[in-house]
Formats: sequence, structure tokens, C-alpha cells
Amino acid sequence: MESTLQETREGSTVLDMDPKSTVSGGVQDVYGEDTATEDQLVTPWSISVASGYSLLRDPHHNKGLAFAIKERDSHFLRGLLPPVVVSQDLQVKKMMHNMRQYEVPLQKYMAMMDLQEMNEKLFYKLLIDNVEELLPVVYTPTVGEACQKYGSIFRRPQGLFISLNEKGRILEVLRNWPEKNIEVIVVTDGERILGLGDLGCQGMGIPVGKLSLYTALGGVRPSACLPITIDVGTNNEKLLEDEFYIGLRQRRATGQEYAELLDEFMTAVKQNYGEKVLIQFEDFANHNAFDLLAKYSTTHLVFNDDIQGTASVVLAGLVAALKQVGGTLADHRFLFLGAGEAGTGIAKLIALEISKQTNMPLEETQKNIWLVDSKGLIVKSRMESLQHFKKPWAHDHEPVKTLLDAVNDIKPTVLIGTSGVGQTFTKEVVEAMASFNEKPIILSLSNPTSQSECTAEEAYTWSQGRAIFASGSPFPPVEYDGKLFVPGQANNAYIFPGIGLGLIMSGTIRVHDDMLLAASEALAAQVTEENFEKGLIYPPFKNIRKISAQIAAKVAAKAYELGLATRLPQPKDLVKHAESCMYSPSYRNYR
Ligand SMILES: O=C([O-])CC(=O)C(=O)O
Ligand SMILES: [Mg+2]
Repeated sequence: MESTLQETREGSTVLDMDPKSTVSGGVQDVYGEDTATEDQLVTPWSISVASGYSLLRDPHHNKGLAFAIKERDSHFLRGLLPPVVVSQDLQVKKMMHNMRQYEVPLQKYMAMMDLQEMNEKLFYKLLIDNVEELLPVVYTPTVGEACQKYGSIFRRPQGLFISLNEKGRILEVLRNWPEKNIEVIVVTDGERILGLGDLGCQGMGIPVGKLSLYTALGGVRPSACLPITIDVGTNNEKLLEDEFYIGLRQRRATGQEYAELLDEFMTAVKQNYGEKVLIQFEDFANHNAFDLLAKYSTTHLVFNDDIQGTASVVLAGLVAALKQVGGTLADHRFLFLGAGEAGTGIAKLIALEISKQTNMPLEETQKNIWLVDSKGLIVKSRMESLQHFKKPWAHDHEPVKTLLDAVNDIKPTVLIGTSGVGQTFTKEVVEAMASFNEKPIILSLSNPTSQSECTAEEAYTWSQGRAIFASGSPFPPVEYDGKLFVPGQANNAYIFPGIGLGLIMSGTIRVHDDMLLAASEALAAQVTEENFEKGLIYPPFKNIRKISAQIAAKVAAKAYELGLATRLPQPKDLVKHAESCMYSPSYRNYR
């Protein structure tokens, strides 16, 4: 019972269908953006999709009770639905009501995943309209728990699984995915999922979650997004023994075997989707993340969210924080706990920005930035044994073992936690920061909440309400001494959807550090006086789509300036253009 489903243009300017679907009467470009001409607008375009019972099972087109009577008649739905016809807004209201009945966050997560499988537009409408409430459900912290229990809660695949078993056949696997016009891939190998460690194949929750934010926060159409998990085994003994584990039951492949699989993957992606597909590396372990980024950044459009996205968002927060604290970046002293992807990524971008602002050589600007890893302060005497990404941060100093000693020695004005280890900003550490800083800047970036270096309440209480605090995972507002403190969320979710949109809409072929700086400036510029008054260093997430459009515009502008954009000519108003490219979750009318 296949018939033609016709969707009219009413109430919609952005279409999210595969340009290669059967389309008549209209034209689409690669964003799924409607580029119909005036006379084409009078002719409704149509696409061939399932109707009747199958239509209700098709998440891309299903509207549930929102199908109008006429639509029900023309698409063989009569009798398949109860008589009532409701608006999408009422559906949102009902779903939120239901969602709030669940007390366990994982139940909310599963309800959201079910909705995504059942009615994609309603899922995105819910997420966009209630972003502050639902972000902690589909993203950190709940997504972390979902990955830990992914084997038990697994229902339907939401992305591609590429394991060692698929070696030699990765291109074939990519072609099994139903969507052909992929613009963004988020890929993980599950070795360092948030601060939770090696979750192997169950890391899939992360690419799925990140890509749902690409759509909800950045407006990239869902059919252009492809979550991928590369399964080379896991060293997580608990998972290897777990009867519900969904991945390969073996220890991780490393060395040449690992490199060959990754290389086949990267080659196949470019072959299948072209050189403009954005590949976002997510939650790889340090020992692979830096090398993969370096290896493929000259041949592919690659972006490491943990190194580059986190750096960009934190720099934005620091720029905003300095408006409250005073001084320029060059006047401040930075100490990191954690010298992995996030720590060294942020450190590098700060140094780069100071160098741009002051014309000082990079080596000079690095001197005010100190990092502590699991062996203590990174100093010159440790140089020989340091991994390459830590070496630029090895300064002249005697060895220091603990964070507290490092804080007391270095006397940083900014303390940043990127260790993946919770409760490491102890009372003594925060009190020390507050003893020599009027307004200590303290960022506890590790995720999920359980791994946060300290809580918002601890930061405010131990600093007697003087800390400027933000965290990677959300914390509720804190009342201290009769005053309400609203902590910010320094999470790369502010940045990667906008950067991705900017890269895609300009057809950019390589990521450049200047684009990260541009994104950072765009985000910092969105923090209002009103936000500052509340002590915030990030704008509220409820404005995120507008913010993403601003970020996308600045990133695209930089790409055009650097000659890396291929979509010519450059649109005059990049912000308007970004907004016009964004996916809309509103239903379309079907004739
Ligand atoms: O996913 C998040 O919330 C931020 C992030 O990239 C990470 O912690 O690895
Ligand atoms: Mg990550």
C-alpha cells in the first residue's frame, strides 16, 4: 500500500528530506534547504514514502494524533488513529507531562529515545522547546549512565557499529546505512567515555546524543547525521564479563591493527561521502585522540570535540569571566588538573589567543599556563618521560606532587579541572584559591556529575560566595549567605553544533584553529549584561539556536577568509543564511 505523500510548503521553509528522494515540483540543495523558485512554489512538491500503517511506523514522517482528517483520508490512516486531532503543541505538552512523571533519569532517557524512534519531529520539538530541562536527559549526565547500561537498555540500533569483524568491508557497511547524504559523523571507539573510562561498544550513546544536539541546537537535519561506534574490543573487565554486553568480547586491539581499521574507516568515509563530510572524533583515549587528529587534519574535515570544542567553549567562558574579574588573559595565571585532551587543548587555545592579543611569541604566552597530571606538576625535569602533548607545558620548577601544593606554589587566578576524576578540588584547594584571589575562577569540567572536580555548592561555600564557577555537567542554583548563585555549564555543547553548521553551510574542507577562536569570540559576545549580573559566564541554553547561528556565521566567515570554504559565492548575511539553513521540527502539512 504505497502511495505518494505530498507535503505542502505551508508553515515550513526548511525541508529535511534526502535530496535524492523522488521529488517533484521543488528543488533542494544539500542542506535539505528549499530553494524552489517562485513559480515552483505554486506546485506542491511530493515525495514517495510509505503511507497507511507504515506511515505511522516511519519516524521521519509520523505525526501521530496530529494527522489532520484530510491527511488521514488521503494516506490510508482512517481508523488507524482515534478520532481526535491534536496540535503539535498539545503533543509537546502531553509528552512533557509524561516525562515529568518519571523520577529516574534513565527512564526519562529511554522515553526520549523511544520518542525519537517513533516521531522524530516531535522529539526535536520537545528538545528544542524544553532544552534546559531535557539537555541533562539526552546528554550529560544521564547519557553517561545510559552508556554504562547500554547493553541492558539496547532496543534498536541508532547508528553504525563497525567492529574488527568488518575489516575490509567498511565501505559496504557505510552503504548499509539508509541515509545517503551524510554531512556530519560523530565517531567514538568508546575508550574514554566522558570521565567514565572504557565502555567499549556501549559508548554508542555518546555519538547518538551528540548528534541529537547537532540537530536540536545547531539545526543540522537529522537525516544528515550519522553516529558511529568503532569496536576494537574493550579493556573493561566488568563489561567483558557482563552477559548483556553488546560489543566484541576481547581486549582492545592496538598498534597496527587499530591504525589499519581506523585508516580503512577514514578512507571509506571520504570515498562514500566526499571530502566535505565533517568527522567529529569523540571520547577517544588520549593516546589515540591527538594522533588521529594530527594524522587526518590535513586530508579530512576532522574536529576533535574533546580537544578543540572544549577549548573553544572554555576560552569563551574565560573571556566573559575576565569582564567580571578584570585584566586581560595575559595578566592571569592558569593551573589545570588534568593534562589530557581537554586540559592541553584549552591550554593551547588560551596561549594562541594571548599570542594574538599581545603579539608575544607562543613560547612566551605558554609560561603562565601550568598543568598537573597524575604524577604532579608538569615540570622540565619530567620532560623525558612526558607524552608529546604535555611537553610544551613543562616549565622550570622544582617537582611538586599534589594539586594543593601546586596551587600554593603557582598561585593561579584560574583553576581548571579536566582530570575526569571527581572530588579532586577539595576544601583546602578551593580555600587556597580564595585566599589569594578576590574572585577565583574555578571550572570543574569533568563529566558526568559524579566526576566533577567539585560541586557548585562546594565552590561557592568554600570560597564564601566569591568564586566564579562553571562545570561541564549541570548543577542547580545554590543559595549561599542569602544570595542565589547560578552556575554556568562550560560544556562543548555550546560550540560544536554551531561550528558544525558553519563548516557545513560554507562547504569547508579543513578545520583551522582560527575557526575555534572565531567560535569562541562569537559565544563570548552572546553573554549579556544581565547574565553578568547573575555571575554567569555563559548565556542560557534556551537561546542556543540563535547562539549557534552566530557561531556558525563567524566560523563560516573565517573559512571564507582563509579560502577553505567551497560553497561560493559567499552569502552576504551569514547569520541570516545560517538561520535559514536550520532544520525546523514543525510538522509539515501533507496533502
Ligand atoms: O559530553 C560532554 O558532556 C562533554 C564532553 O565531550 C566530554 O566530557 O567528553
Ligand atoms: Mg567528549
